[in-house]
Amino acid sequence: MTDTPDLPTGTPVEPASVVAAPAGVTVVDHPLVQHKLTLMREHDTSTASFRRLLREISLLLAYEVTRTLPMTTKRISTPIQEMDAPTIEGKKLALISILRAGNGLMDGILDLIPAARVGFVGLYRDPETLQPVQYYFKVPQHLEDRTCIVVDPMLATGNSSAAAVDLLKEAGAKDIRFLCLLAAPEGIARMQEAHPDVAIVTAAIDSHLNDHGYIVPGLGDAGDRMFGTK
Ligand SMILES: O=P(O)(O)OC[C@H]1O[C@H](OP(=O)(O)OP(=O)(O)O)[C@H](O)[C@@H]1O
Ligand SMILES: O=c1cc[nH]c(=O)[nH]1
Ligand SMILES: [Mg+2]
Repeated sequence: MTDTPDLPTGTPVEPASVVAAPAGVTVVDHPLVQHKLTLMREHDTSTASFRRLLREISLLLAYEVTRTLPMTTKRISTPIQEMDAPTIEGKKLALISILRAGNGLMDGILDLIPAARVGFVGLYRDPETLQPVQYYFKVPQHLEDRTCIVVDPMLATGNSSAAAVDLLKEAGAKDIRFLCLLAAPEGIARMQEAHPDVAIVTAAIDSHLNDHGYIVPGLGDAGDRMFGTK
Protein backbone atom coordinates (compact mmCIF):
# COMPACT_ATOMS: atom_id res chain seq x y z
CA MET A 1 0.00 0.00 0.00
CA THR A 2 1.35 3.43 -0.88
CA ASP A 3 0.85 6.38 1.42
CA THR A 4 1.01 10.06 0.61
CA PRO A 5 4.73 10.83 0.11
CA ASP A 6 6.51 13.70 1.83
CA LEU A 7 7.33 16.13 -0.96
CA PRO A 8 9.60 19.16 -0.77
CA THR A 9 7.52 22.34 -0.52
CA GLY A 10 6.46 23.56 -3.93
CA THR A 11 6.89 20.23 -5.72
CA PRO A 12 4.27 19.96 -8.49
CA VAL A 13 1.86 17.13 -7.71
CA GLU A 14 -0.12 15.03 -10.12
CA PRO A 15 -3.18 14.35 -7.95
CA ALA A 16 -4.06 11.07 -9.64
CA SER A 17 -0.66 9.59 -8.82
CA VAL A 18 -0.43 10.56 -5.16
CA VAL A 19 -2.09 7.49 -3.71
CA ALA A 20 -2.51 3.92 -4.86
CA ALA A 21 -5.67 2.67 -3.18
CA PRO A 22 -6.26 -1.00 -2.38
CA ALA A 23 -9.22 -2.76 -3.96
CA GLY A 24 -12.49 -1.71 -2.40
CA VAL A 25 -11.17 1.74 -1.48
CA THR A 26 -11.72 4.90 -3.52
CA VAL A 27 -9.43 7.86 -2.84
CA VAL A 28 -11.00 11.12 -3.96
CA ASP A 29 -7.94 12.89 -5.29
CA HIS A 30 -9.73 15.90 -6.78
CA PRO A 31 -7.58 19.04 -6.36
CA LEU A 32 -10.31 20.88 -4.46
CA VAL A 33 -10.59 18.04 -1.94
CA GLN A 34 -6.82 17.78 -1.51
CA HIS A 35 -6.43 21.55 -1.14
CA LYS A 36 -9.13 21.81 1.51
CA LEU A 37 -7.79 18.74 3.33
CA THR A 38 -4.35 20.36 3.54
CA LEU A 39 -5.93 23.43 5.14
CA MET A 40 -7.76 21.22 7.63
CA ARG A 41 -4.60 19.36 8.60
CA GLU A 42 -2.79 22.57 9.52
CA HIS A 43 -2.37 22.98 13.25
CA ASP A 44 -3.28 26.69 13.18
CA THR A 45 -6.60 26.30 11.34
CA SER A 46 -9.35 27.71 13.56
CA THR A 47 -12.37 25.77 14.74
CA ALA A 48 -14.63 27.87 12.51
CA SER A 49 -12.47 27.28 9.43
CA PHE A 50 -12.12 23.56 10.20
CA ARG A 51 -15.90 23.17 10.37
CA ARG A 52 -16.48 25.17 7.20
CA LEU A 53 -13.83 23.20 5.29
CA LEU A 54 -15.28 19.87 6.43
CA ARG A 55 -18.70 20.92 5.22
CA GLU A 56 -17.28 21.99 1.85
CA ILE A 57 -15.31 18.74 1.46
CA SER A 58 -18.38 16.72 2.40
CA LEU A 59 -20.19 18.07 -0.66
CA LEU A 60 -17.32 16.95 -2.89
CA LEU A 61 -17.00 13.53 -1.24
CA ALA A 62 -20.75 13.06 -1.51
CA TYR A 63 -20.37 13.26 -5.26
CA GLU A 64 -18.11 10.19 -5.22
CA VAL A 65 -19.86 8.08 -2.58
CA THR A 66 -23.23 8.51 -4.33
CA ARG A 67 -21.86 7.83 -7.82
CA THR A 68 -23.33 4.32 -7.98
CA LEU A 69 -26.62 4.94 -6.20
CA PRO A 70 -29.53 3.10 -7.78
CA MET A 71 -31.56 5.37 -10.02
CA THR A 72 -35.12 5.29 -11.13
CA THR A 73 -37.11 7.47 -13.50
CA LYS A 74 -40.16 9.60 -13.08
CA ARG A 75 -42.55 11.08 -15.60
CA ILE A 76 -42.14 14.84 -15.84
CA SER A 77 -43.24 17.59 -18.19
CA THR A 78 -40.63 19.98 -19.52
CA PRO A 79 -41.91 23.17 -21.16
CA ILE A 80 -41.57 21.25 -24.46
CA GLN A 81 -42.92 17.75 -23.78
CA GLU A 82 -43.21 14.87 -21.31
CA MET A 83 -40.26 12.60 -20.60
CA ASP A 84 -39.10 9.84 -18.25
CA ALA A 85 -36.32 11.59 -16.34
CA PRO A 86 -33.66 9.99 -14.09
CA THR A 87 -33.99 10.52 -10.35
CA ILE A 88 -32.50 9.24 -7.09
CA GLU A 89 -34.93 7.74 -4.65
CA GLY A 90 -33.86 9.81 -1.65
CA LYS A 91 -36.18 7.90 0.66
CA LYS A 92 -34.27 4.72 -0.16
CA LEU A 93 -31.09 6.20 1.26
CA ALA A 94 -30.02 6.20 4.89
CA LEU A 95 -27.20 8.44 6.04
CA ILE A 96 -25.70 7.15 9.25
CA SER A 97 -23.48 9.45 11.28
CA ILE A 98 -21.03 8.05 13.82
CA LEU A 99 -21.24 10.65 16.59
CA ARG A 100 -19.86 13.17 17.18
CA ALA A 101 -17.50 13.88 14.34
CA GLY A 102 -19.65 12.15 11.71
CA ASN A 103 -22.12 15.02 11.87
CA GLY A 104 -19.55 17.29 10.24
CA LEU A 105 -19.67 15.13 7.12
CA MET A 106 -23.37 14.41 7.23
CA ASP A 107 -24.71 17.97 7.27
CA GLY A 108 -23.31 18.83 3.84
CA ILE A 109 -24.52 15.59 2.26
CA LEU A 110 -28.00 16.23 3.62
CA ASP A 111 -28.02 19.57 1.81
CA LEU A 112 -27.52 17.63 -1.41
CA ILE A 113 -29.98 14.82 -0.65
CA PRO A 114 -32.56 16.35 1.66
CA ALA A 115 -34.98 13.42 1.36
CA ALA A 116 -32.45 10.94 2.80
CA ARG A 117 -33.36 9.25 6.06
CA VAL A 118 -30.85 9.80 8.87
CA GLY A 119 -29.51 7.60 11.66
CA PHE A 120 -27.01 8.05 14.48
CA VAL A 121 -24.59 5.64 16.09
CA GLY A 122 -23.12 7.15 19.26
CA LEU A 123 -19.62 5.80 19.87
CA TYR A 124 -16.54 7.17 21.51
CA ARG A 125 -13.14 5.55 21.51
CA ASP A 126 -11.74 4.63 24.92
CA PRO A 127 -8.32 6.35 24.92
CA GLU A 128 -6.64 3.46 26.78
CA THR A 129 -8.06 0.41 25.06
CA LEU A 130 -8.90 2.10 21.71
CA GLN A 131 -12.16 0.12 21.84
CA PRO A 132 -15.44 1.86 20.96
CA VAL A 133 -17.94 2.55 23.73
CA GLN A 134 -21.55 2.78 22.56
CA TYR A 135 -23.89 5.40 24.04
CA TYR A 136 -26.61 5.85 21.41
CA PHE A 137 -28.26 4.04 18.50
CA LYS A 138 -31.19 5.35 16.50
CA VAL A 139 -31.66 4.44 12.84
CA PRO A 140 -34.47 4.57 10.28
CA GLN A 141 -36.82 1.59 9.91
CA HIS A 142 -36.40 -0.99 7.14
CA LEU A 143 -32.65 -0.60 6.70
CA GLU A 144 -32.74 -3.80 4.65
CA ASP A 145 -34.46 -1.82 1.86
CA ARG A 146 -32.03 1.10 1.90
CA THR A 147 -28.55 1.98 0.77
CA CYS A 148 -26.72 3.01 3.96
CA ILE A 149 -23.90 5.54 3.78
CA VAL A 150 -22.00 5.55 7.08
CA VAL A 151 -20.02 8.74 7.66
CA ASP A 152 -17.15 9.49 10.05
CA PRO A 153 -14.17 11.70 9.19
CA MET A 154 -11.59 9.37 10.77
CA LEU A 155 -10.84 5.69 10.09
CA ALA A 156 -7.97 5.00 12.50
CA THR A 157 -7.87 1.53 14.10
CA GLY A 158 -11.20 0.84 12.37
CA ASN A 159 -12.71 -0.36 15.66
CA SER A 160 -15.42 2.33 15.70
CA SER A 161 -16.47 1.93 12.08
CA ALA A 162 -16.42 -1.89 12.28
CA ALA A 163 -18.60 -1.74 15.42
CA ALA A 164 -21.00 0.74 13.78
CA VAL A 165 -21.37 -1.53 10.75
CA ASP A 166 -21.92 -4.54 13.06
CA LEU A 167 -24.82 -2.67 14.67
CA LEU A 168 -26.29 -1.65 11.32
CA LYS A 169 -26.14 -5.21 10.01
CA GLU A 170 -27.84 -6.43 13.20
CA ALA A 171 -30.54 -3.85 12.44
CA GLY A 172 -30.98 -5.34 8.96
CA ALA A 173 -28.73 -3.27 6.71
CA LYS A 174 -27.34 -5.14 3.72
CA ASP A 175 -26.08 -2.47 1.35
CA ILE A 176 -23.53 -0.34 3.23
CA ARG A 177 -20.76 2.02 2.16
CA PHE A 178 -18.38 3.96 4.40
CA LEU A 179 -17.29 7.55 3.81
CA CYS A 180 -14.41 9.15 5.68
CA LEU A 181 -11.94 11.97 5.24
CA LEU A 182 -8.74 10.29 6.41
CA ALA A 183 -7.94 6.59 6.62
CA ALA A 184 -5.00 4.73 8.15
CA PRO A 185 -3.85 1.50 6.50
CA GLU A 186 -4.57 -0.30 9.79
CA GLY A 187 -8.20 0.89 9.75
CA ILE A 188 -8.71 -0.10 6.14
CA ALA A 189 -7.35 -3.59 6.88
CA ARG A 190 -9.59 -3.92 9.96
CA MET A 191 -12.69 -2.87 8.01
CA GLN A 192 -11.92 -5.08 5.05
CA GLU A 193 -11.41 -8.09 7.31
CA ALA A 194 -14.60 -7.49 9.31
CA HIS A 195 -16.76 -6.14 6.48
CA PRO A 196 -15.32 -6.97 3.04
CA ASP A 197 -18.67 -6.05 1.47
CA VAL A 198 -18.44 -2.40 2.56
CA ALA A 199 -16.83 -0.08 0.00
CA ILE A 200 -14.71 2.69 1.50
CA VAL A 201 -14.43 6.22 0.09
CA THR A 202 -11.79 8.54 1.56
CA ALA A 203 -9.91 11.72 0.68
CA ALA A 204 -6.54 10.29 1.72
CA ILE A 205 -4.74 7.25 3.08
CA ASP A 206 -2.12 8.35 5.58
CA SER A 207 1.04 6.62 6.75
CA HIS A 208 0.26 4.78 10.02
CA LEU A 209 -1.10 5.10 13.56
CA ASN A 210 0.98 6.41 16.45
CA ASP A 211 1.17 4.76 19.90
CA HIS A 212 -2.08 6.50 20.93
CA GLY A 213 -3.98 5.32 17.88
CA TYR A 214 -3.88 8.69 16.14
CA ILE A 215 -3.46 8.90 12.37
CA VAL A 216 0.00 10.10 11.24
CA PRO A 217 0.38 12.73 9.86
CA GLY A 218 -3.40 13.08 10.22
CA LEU A 219 -5.15 16.16 11.49
CA GLY A 220 -5.45 15.44 15.22
CA ASP A 221 -8.75 14.71 16.94
CA ALA A 222 -11.46 15.54 14.40
CA GLY A 223 -14.23 15.94 16.99
CA ASP A 224 -12.19 18.25 19.17
CA ARG A 225 -11.06 20.36 16.23
CA MET A 226 -14.60 20.57 14.87
CA PHE A 227 -16.29 21.50 18.11
CA GLY A 228 -13.45 23.35 19.87
CA THR A 229 -13.35 20.94 22.81
CA LYS A 230 -10.19 20.02 24.73
O1 LIG B 1 -10.96 4.02 13.97
P1 LIG B 1 -10.94 4.29 15.43
O2 LIG B 1 -9.63 3.95 16.07
O3 LIG B 1 -12.09 3.67 16.15
O4 LIG B 1 -11.02 5.87 15.61
C1 LIG B 1 -11.89 6.66 14.88
C2 LIG B 1 -12.95 7.23 15.78
O5 LIG B 1 -12.38 8.18 16.68
C3 LIG B 1 -13.05 9.43 16.55
O6 LIG B 1 -14.14 9.53 17.39
P2 LIG B 1 -13.97 9.82 18.95
O7 LIG B 1 -13.88 8.56 19.72
O8 LIG B 1 -12.86 10.79 19.17
O9 LIG B 1 -15.35 10.47 19.31
P3 LIG B 1 -15.91 11.93 18.95
O10 LIG B 1 -16.37 11.89 17.53
O11 LIG B 1 -17.02 12.10 19.92
O12 LIG B 1 -14.79 12.91 19.16
C4 LIG B 1 -13.49 9.42 15.10
O13 LIG B 1 -14.48 10.36 14.83
C5 LIG B 1 -13.93 8.00 14.91
O14 LIG B 1 -15.26 7.74 15.34
O1 LIG C 1 -6.27 10.54 14.35
C1 LIG C 1 -7.37 10.31 14.86
C2 LIG C 1 -7.73 9.03 15.31
C3 LIG C 1 -8.97 8.84 15.85
N1 LIG C 1 -9.83 9.88 15.97
C4 LIG C 1 -9.47 11.13 15.54
O2 LIG C 1 -10.27 12.07 15.65
N2 LIG C 1 -8.27 11.31 15.00
MG1 LIG D 1 -12.83 12.68 19.00
